[in-house]
Amino acid sequence: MSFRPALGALSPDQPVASDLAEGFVSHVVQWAAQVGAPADSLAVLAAAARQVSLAIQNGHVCAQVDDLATLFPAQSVAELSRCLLASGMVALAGESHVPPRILPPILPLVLDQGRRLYLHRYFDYERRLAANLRQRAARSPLAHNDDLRRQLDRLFADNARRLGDRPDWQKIAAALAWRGKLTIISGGPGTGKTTTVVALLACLLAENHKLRVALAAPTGKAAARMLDALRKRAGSLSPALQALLPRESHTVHRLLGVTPDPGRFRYHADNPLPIDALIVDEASMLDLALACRLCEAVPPDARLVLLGDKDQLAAVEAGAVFAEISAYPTLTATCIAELSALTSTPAARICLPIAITPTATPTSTPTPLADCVVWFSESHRFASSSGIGRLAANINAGRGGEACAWLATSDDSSVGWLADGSADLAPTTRQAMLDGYRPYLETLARVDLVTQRDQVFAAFDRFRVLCALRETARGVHAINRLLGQHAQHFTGDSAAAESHSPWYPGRPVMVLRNDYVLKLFNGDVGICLPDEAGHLMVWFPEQDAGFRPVAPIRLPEHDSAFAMTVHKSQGSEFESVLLLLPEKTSRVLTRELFYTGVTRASKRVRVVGSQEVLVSACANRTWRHSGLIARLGEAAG
Ligand SMILES: Nc1ncnc2c1ncn2[C@@H]1O[C@H](COP(=O)(O)OP(=O)(O)OP(=O)(O)O)[C@@H](O)[C@H]1O
Repeated sequence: MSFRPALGALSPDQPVASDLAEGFVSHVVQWAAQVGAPADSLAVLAAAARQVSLAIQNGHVCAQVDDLATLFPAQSVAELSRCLLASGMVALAGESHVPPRILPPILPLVLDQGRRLYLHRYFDYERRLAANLRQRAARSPLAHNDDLRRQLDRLFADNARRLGDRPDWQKIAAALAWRGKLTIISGGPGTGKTTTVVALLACLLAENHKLRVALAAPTGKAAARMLDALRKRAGSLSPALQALLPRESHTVHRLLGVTPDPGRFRYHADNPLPIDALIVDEASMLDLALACRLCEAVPPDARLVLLGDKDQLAAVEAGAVFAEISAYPTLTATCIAELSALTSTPAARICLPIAITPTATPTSTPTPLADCVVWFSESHRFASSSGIGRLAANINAGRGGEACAWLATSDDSSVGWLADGSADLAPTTRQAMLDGYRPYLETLARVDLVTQRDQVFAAFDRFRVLCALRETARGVHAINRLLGQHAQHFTGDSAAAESHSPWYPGRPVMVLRNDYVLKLFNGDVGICLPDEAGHLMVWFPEQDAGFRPVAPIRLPEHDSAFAMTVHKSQGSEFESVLLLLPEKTSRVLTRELFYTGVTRASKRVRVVGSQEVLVSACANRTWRHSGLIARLGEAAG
């Protein structure tokens, strides 16, 4: 994937620590000097080490030697590469005589043939992930089966009636995932990914009642949503099949089994998960390291299905694995013929996956993951002509001007725009936020907070303020302060206000650090409510209904959650969203962030920002330095 250094995909939740980079630079340079590196290589080495370290903190997997050239205009890129190798701190990877599965000597940095410069650890993750994916993709596909064809016809009969002659990509994806061991399904919100997985599981479980299926997602919220959606979509299956579906879902960390040893999981390549199939939702949130560990922990013969939205924000940590591996859907002629037989679809209608999405960019380097990737583009939640669908499509296509013109003139009530670009919030923006939470605050005043917690949570989940930034008057902290004061005022909790206690009934909080003892994870949201004895506790929803209390004093690092960053909102969905963009353009504000924020709303989204900021967000694409596609090519060699 190509890259512009200026467009790092910073998360506002992750501070940039240049101290880390400087520490690394000094360590590497000292080491190089000790082993007798030529003096003239040290300055280049220092610059390269700094660049790689900062790149990783900005979400890139590697840096590009070409970008060093601006610092050393007198030297060519080839000279700079030679200089780095001469320092003794940089290993060269991928020379034609080096088999790609052999790691170069353990040195702090690795340089590949594409002049990408890596920290050794990240090169290793990339290499291992690529080899794992490629091996899965190459597993012998299952042969055509008449029972399966009949079952797919039954499961997708409604689609057949609706679509007529058009191909049914849900059915094709289910057949593809049945046939192979690795399937990557990318689609926007409500495009039927979970429905397709239910059909796939129905086919697999009908064949083998004992199939061990696991469900996972990067966050607790996403995992819970996935299980809930799966149960709802399974309503059309026979009770016997419904009973065989998984009853729980896990965060990826919990699935892999956290150990007291940081960074080590219980399940890995040498102790794989005891499963036959794994479905991962919201896979775009997987960073390179976690994706590598997850894939390695899945037994080689198990089925792996990754669901996500390639247009959403990438992971907070380094890598954009899902966007990269799903970027180029290609089907071979053999696969098309088999899918045609399995789905009763004429082959000619299956053969142009690029046509599924008009924004697809043909590539000169197609992914080696042919026959593994499918895109869904038709949303069943909102039509492409509807407010949110149209806004999302304009953002994705980078048509900021059109998005604004349409927002300004549309009378579609599912989208709205407050053209407020002031550094402080305009009164209309404040009022829109207060109005958004009014039903929640009224619910707090109306229901019994001890016996009707479910109603409190349901009311809270209907509306959310999403911010691009944490700081500034339009950031999460300031908005949470404002809404917290309003909530205390509204519910008449003057006692808490006077005692300066941060705890009051109805205060929503988001956990910001994993606590494996308390089983609370970064991103979990709870609400402060009294228990039977009248003590304020923070209640967290449990997967199988019910709520778990945690004493406020025991909570790991947390923050109020009336407003959250778009990054933290990934994997969640709310009926109504107010998306607060910063007053001026920022490198955090990317097309992916804008799209992710808008598509968290299922019914209504209101965007707050100036026209200049909206247009610039649409134009600002996230590019991340990575060599995953190159590694996949090598792994195939
Ligand atoms: N082929 C279809 N025809 C009509 N409705 C459908 C179809 N497929 C899915 N739906 C409906 O569309 C909604 C979204 O489906 P689903 O949850 O499967 O999508 P998703 O892509 O998993 O969504 P999310 O982005 O929330 O994860 C559901 O109400 C589902 O019943």
